[in-house]
Amino acid sequence: YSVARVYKNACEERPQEYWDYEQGVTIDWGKISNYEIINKIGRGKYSEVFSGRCIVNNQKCVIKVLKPVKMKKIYRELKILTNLTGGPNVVGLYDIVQDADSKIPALIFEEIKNVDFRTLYPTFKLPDIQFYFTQLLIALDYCHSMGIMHRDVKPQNVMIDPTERKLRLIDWGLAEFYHPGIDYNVRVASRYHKGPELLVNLNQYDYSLDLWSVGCMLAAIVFKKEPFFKGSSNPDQLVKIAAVLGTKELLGYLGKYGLHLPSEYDNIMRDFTKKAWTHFITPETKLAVPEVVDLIDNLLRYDHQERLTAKEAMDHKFFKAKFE
Ligand SMILES: CN1CCn2c1nc1c(Br)c(Br)c(Br)c(Br)c12
Ligand code: NA
Repeated sequence: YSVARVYKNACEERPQEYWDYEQGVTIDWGKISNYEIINKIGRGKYSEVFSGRCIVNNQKCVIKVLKPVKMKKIYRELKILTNLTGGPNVVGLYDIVQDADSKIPALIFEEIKNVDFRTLYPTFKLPDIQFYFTQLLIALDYCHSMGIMHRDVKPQNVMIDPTERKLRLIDWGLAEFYHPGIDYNVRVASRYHKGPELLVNLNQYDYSLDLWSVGCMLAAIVFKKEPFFKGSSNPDQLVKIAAVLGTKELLGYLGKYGLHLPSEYDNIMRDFTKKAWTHFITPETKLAVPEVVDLIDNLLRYDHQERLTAKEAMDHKFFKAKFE
């Protein structure tokens, strides 16, 4: 049994229609004819993404055409986006339109001139990491304060325009409202960024899941190992985590919550000793200063209740330090 340390009543404190998407959402649909597609920029399990233009104001935009999934999931994303749009570093939702015949919704977003993380992150110096991770934590503290967990934090969902030094958290398709005591689906997030709670079927997780993912992103940059935990499957993902955080420590975490290692680990989990973070410091890892390593150590914790919250992480000494 587990309850969030912060913002546990964020939804209960708001009117039911704020979080109850099951009743459907009232959408004032825009006109799809106001938008034209320029070209495809991405595709995922649940959507296809295009760069577009609003012909009314000649503004560039991003058009996310949802694939026909359960209306309940579409309502959830729409409700969350309308609740959060306008919030700090949350991708701006301009319009919601419906394809005339297919009736499939398309979401119209602000365009961010994103530079792919595989190109951008290797250029980061410590001040850039301080700046962009502060912006990411601001977005997460905001959505958590609004009773929403993102559940898919990863570099592909953090748009960064380095020219304008603009960061936006995108793709709220897996996001969910947090209610204490609810058993959530553990099949969320993307493998390399899945928290241990998802891999051991601890269903009563909370906002702290997102901070594990932030820790994975930060460790990958600081220790120059992208992704930091690279599992070949979900079970192997936990093995890769245990190889760093230790097997004995994993069993202690499971014991605290009355859980056992699921049977799929019997033949693959080995007895790993916990590694010191210095194990990952080499002459190449110039960014691995003590302050950022301490921040990583306080994010990459098995026990979600031990992890720093987004607010606590923002106040960590790493962000106060002066680096040239
Ligand atoms: C695959 N790529 C590259 C850029 N970019 C991609 N997907 C995006 C989504 Br969804 C949104 Br919403 C925004 Br805004 C941008 Br920009 C996006
Ligand atoms: Na999105």
